[in-house]
Amino acid sequence: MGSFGGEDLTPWDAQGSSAPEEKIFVSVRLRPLNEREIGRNDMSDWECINKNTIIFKSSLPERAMFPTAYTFDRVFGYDCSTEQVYHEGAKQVALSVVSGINSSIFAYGQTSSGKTYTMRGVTEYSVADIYDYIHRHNDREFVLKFSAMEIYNESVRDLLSSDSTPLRLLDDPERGTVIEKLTEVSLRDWGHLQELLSVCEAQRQIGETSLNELSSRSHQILRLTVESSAHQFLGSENSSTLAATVNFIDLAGSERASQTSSASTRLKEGCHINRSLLTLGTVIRKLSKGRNGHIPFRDSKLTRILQNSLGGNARTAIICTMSPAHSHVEQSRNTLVFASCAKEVNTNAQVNVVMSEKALVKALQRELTRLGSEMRSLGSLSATSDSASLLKEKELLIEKMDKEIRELTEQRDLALSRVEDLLRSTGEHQVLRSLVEPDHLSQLHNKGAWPDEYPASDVSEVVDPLRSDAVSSTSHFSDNGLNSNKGDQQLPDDSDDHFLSDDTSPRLFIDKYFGPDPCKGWEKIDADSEDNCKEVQCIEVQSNLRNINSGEISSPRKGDKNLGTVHTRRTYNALKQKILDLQETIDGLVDSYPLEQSPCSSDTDTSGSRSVKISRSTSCTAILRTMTSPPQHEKAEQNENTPPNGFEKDFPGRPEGHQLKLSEFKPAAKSQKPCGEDTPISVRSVSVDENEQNIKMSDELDIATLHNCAEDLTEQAKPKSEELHDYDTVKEVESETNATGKFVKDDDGLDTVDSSLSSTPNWLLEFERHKREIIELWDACNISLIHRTYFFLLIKGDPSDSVYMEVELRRLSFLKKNGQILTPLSSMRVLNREREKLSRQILKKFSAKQREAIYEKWGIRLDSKQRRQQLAHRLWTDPKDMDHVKESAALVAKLSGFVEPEQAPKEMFGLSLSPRPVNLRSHSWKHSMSFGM
Ligand SMILES: Nc1ncnc2c1ncn2[C@@H]1O[C@H](COP(=O)(O)OP(=O)(O)OP(=O)(O)O)[C@@H](O)[C@H]1O
Repeated sequence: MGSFGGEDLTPWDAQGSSAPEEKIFVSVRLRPLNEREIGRNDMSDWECINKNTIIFKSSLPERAMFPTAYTFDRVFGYDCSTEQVYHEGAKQVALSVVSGINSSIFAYGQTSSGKTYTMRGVTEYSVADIYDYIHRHNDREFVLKFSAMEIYNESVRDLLSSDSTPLRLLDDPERGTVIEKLTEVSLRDWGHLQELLSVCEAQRQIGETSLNELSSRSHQILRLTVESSAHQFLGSENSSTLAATVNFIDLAGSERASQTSSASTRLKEGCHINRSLLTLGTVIRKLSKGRNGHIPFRDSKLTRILQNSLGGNARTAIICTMSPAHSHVEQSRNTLVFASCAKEVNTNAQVNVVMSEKALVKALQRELTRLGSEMRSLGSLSATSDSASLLKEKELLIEKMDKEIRELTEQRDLALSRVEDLLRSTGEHQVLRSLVEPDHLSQLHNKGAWPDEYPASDVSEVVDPLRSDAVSSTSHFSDNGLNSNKGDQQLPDDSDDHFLSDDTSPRLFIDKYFGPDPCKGWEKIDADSEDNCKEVQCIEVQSNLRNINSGEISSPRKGDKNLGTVHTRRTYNALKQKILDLQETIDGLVDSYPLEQSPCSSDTDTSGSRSVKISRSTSCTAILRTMTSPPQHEKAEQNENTPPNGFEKDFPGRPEGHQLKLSEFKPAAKSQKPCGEDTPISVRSVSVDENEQNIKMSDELDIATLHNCAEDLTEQAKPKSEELHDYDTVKEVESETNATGKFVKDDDGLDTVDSSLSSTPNWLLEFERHKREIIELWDACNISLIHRTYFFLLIKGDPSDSVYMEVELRRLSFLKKNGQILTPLSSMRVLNREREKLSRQILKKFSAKQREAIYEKWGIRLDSKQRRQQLAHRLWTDPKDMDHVKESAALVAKLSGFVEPEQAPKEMFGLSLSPRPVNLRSHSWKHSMSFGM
């Protein structure tokens, strides 16, 4: 015996649960000739020769083509009682219901063949046996429910209800087709069933035909549901219920209108009956040939309702009734054909076990718990595995890249060291001189890539300082007329200075001499939000012409080129190229460093966030700068007492032994270290402690340094006349004046700043004009908003500000040609990133009320979305509207944390540079901050 939910099952259960595929049990019942048939001397053509075979007895020649014998599971002759038919043809199927197996018993046959007669008996015997079973199984609790319906003219009616309203058929995913609102009555006992059967009989559509005075005009389905549970398990977790339904189906009889003399209502009924029986026949025929293809269950209400029974999950018995009369031979033969098909239909009945709600809840809870823990274990396994492998992968990559960077850095340092040695051993002036290639400058002029207003001597202010000194020197000699033969200055074809070659783009030119896009850091720093160490590419303006020219550098003469120089230059170039390559590789590696936070990283900073400790290695440009003047700075910083070496002789303005420090760029040191002597104006990269300022500056123009140097330049210009001793000096001062002071109109219409404007009566007008031009160039070149802001707030109309503007305008003017912007310094994408950063600051810097006021001020609807982004994207967008510019600058300053002007430069740029005690700064800042707050 099987067991379901802890219950022992009856032999029915065992049979049901493991029932192999079986077929519909098909039997044929032959009724005796009725009085009418006997009255017209109708002959009996059919005879059951044994329990399974029925034969056609007629010997008429026209019937010879038809089979004469039909075999079924059981055939019942006219002398067989209904009880026998039930016991041998229906009982087993009917009683499957007590074992939880759905079952159906059909009566199929032509009209007046005895279907109702048979099914009434079969139903009663079945229920009687079910009750008998129940009585014999008092260890179980049974519940019987009864319902009844008829399908009349394709309408479903409830036979237990006086309401004849057709019932709707619904499709239930689990139960299949269900009849909505069908009355279901719990049977009390056998007597109760008898009563209900009588009700159904009374309710059913009956009509008189010529063949049957009480012809059933509908298909009747009586449905008995049996549920049973073992007493001992009731209320326990192991409790389960077997539930199944048995259908007793008395089909309407197929009929011929001619035979039944149907007309009107009967005819219509007959049509519906025949049509639905035809569908049933089609379903059976198709099922008998297998379950492939479409089975038209839904073509009639009958087959739709019986789909579950016919579809295979129920045991089914079909009792085909037939009249033996010769006059009905066609219908009888059709019935036998139907029966023959039906016996080929396979079914695969299954036991329906219904768990109690309590047991079901318990079981579901257990299943839920099991699945939950399974998911957790799977999830954690997966997550752990993924994280671990990802972490390991990244660590390996970092390790590998660290190693490569170390190796490359060592190689680079070695190369640098060799270059330094080389410089010292050969005499810097020779090296520097060897680097001078006047033709390149000429080419630059010819290409228009180099503004004409900048003479060769001015180039030193903008080009690589390594080269600038030499260029200045050469320019000086050229101006001096001592070096007119450029060809003599040309080095052999191993020159690496191809920056003026035809494929030199403005962008490359800018990158080469101004450093990479100063706004690049914004993008990078945003991505590397925790990587606060940034080396910034920047502009370095070297204004030491006078010092170099008046120093120890010997004037190049025609024929100075010798083998030693060439060799030195080649060596130098090779080393320099190597350094450049190494640096490029290192930068590439650093750029590709996996900076994403690793979940298991132990490299955590004090704030708890992971900080990948990667500093961009010193840029190539910076390194190469270091190879000339900066090394002295570095060495000086290392040891102030280091005796001066020959290199320092090139900078006579510096007291012997004095070591220049970064701090010496401070305004306080300006009198000691005028920019014109040895102070590079640099654009530095900066990072700001995000915890304090929230905004990081990077790759920004170091305005503080620029500021200091500009001041130095201004002061430096004063004693110029006193220093004019000879022709060289005069030329030098002239060129320097051009470089630092005058802005003249160039061929391309570029405005250049004339520092003398500060002395003109209309200098303020000029100042404003240049300021506007700068602002427009900022816009055109996508200059960082913070740079614009700081610069804008820095220059407030003080005459000395013209120097800052000169430098800025000169920088920006290089991007302009024939009035057109050749290339922006930064991309819109980077600028938008900056705007996004600023938009985030809006939330931090302002209260809700303040924000509303700002939005209104900037014309942003308070009910619109992404107001902060809208605001950030309106800043600095109208360079022609000075009010807009002022408001933008004020707001960006606030968002950027420039609130305290005394701290602003330091905090902004992360340098130990104090801003000069600017007169503009205090009042201007305060003024700027009052932007309607
Ligand atoms: N085996 C039988 N023995 C004696 N009488 C029978 C037998 N079968 C049917 N009859 C009688 O034949 C008549 C018709 O039977 P029944 O109404 O059951 O036919 P039916 O197939 O249901 O017809 P319809 O399809 O028109 O409803 C009834 O009077 C019934 O008593």
